[in-house]
Amino acid sequence: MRLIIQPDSNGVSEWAAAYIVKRIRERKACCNRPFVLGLPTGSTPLGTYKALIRYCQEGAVSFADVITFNMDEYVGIPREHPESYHSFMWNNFFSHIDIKPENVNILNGNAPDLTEECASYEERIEAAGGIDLFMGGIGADGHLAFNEPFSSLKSRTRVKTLTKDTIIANSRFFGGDVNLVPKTALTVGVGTVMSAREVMILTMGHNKARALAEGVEGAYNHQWTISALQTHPAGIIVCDEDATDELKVGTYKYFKDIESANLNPKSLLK
Ligand SMILES: N[C@@H]1[C@@H](O)[C@H](O)[C@@H](COP(=O)(O)O)O[C@@H]1O
Repeated sequence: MRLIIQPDSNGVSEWAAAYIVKRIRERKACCNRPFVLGLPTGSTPLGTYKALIRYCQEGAVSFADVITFNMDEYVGIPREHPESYHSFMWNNFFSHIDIKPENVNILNGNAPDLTEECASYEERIEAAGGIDLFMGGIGADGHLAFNEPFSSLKSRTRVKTLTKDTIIANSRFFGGDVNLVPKTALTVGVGTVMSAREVMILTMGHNKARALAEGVEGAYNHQWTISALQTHPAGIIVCDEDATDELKVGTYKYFKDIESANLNPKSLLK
């Protein structure tokens, strides 16, 4: 696993965006095959989306040959609801780039048969050739997508009941009213994310420090689903200084040293 420690949240966003641009450009230069990108919602990726929009509008990257799969979606709120993950993705990203709408895949939390919707999502990922790069965030309890603690590390896309902690955390998007937050969601599984050829997790802020330490230094364990990244052959975490607060000094120094030549986002796009 790589751990890229950036000075602040802006550094995280710029590094992650540059990494995605690099990968999309490499694919375009090498082969006539779409790049398949897994994407999250949440406050963490917002800066990355802004930076990607900037790259696209400057003509530095095109999403015309990119297929996306989002991680998750609430069950039972209308697609047009301002807090649905459909709305989030179109408002914050897709409407501002040159992606083809037919290449955007987001789980349908209003499907008549949710189990069938989840199974067909896995099939659609496979039909697209699998995910090249899955970007994600984590919750304070280390959850990846909506894979709450004690989710199977081999889980696939399914319906998941949200924990009280997640409902409280996400109530900030619903006017602070926990009763308005959906109680269930559709989510890709930990195994779905780990099947991607590369996984890049972003995390920032002191409130994610314990999750980061458990994910990097803790045991491979279903309590902290982020720890599944330890067994991925190409896993990267990009974090800010605040998120490193619970890491051992030696761990912090190790990653600062080994990644010292790779920390500048510009170095990725040379
Ligand atoms: N399902 C999402 C996760 O994908 C996200 O990582 C997490 C953290 O959100 P934030 O980035 O706002 O802290 O929130 C939700 O639970």
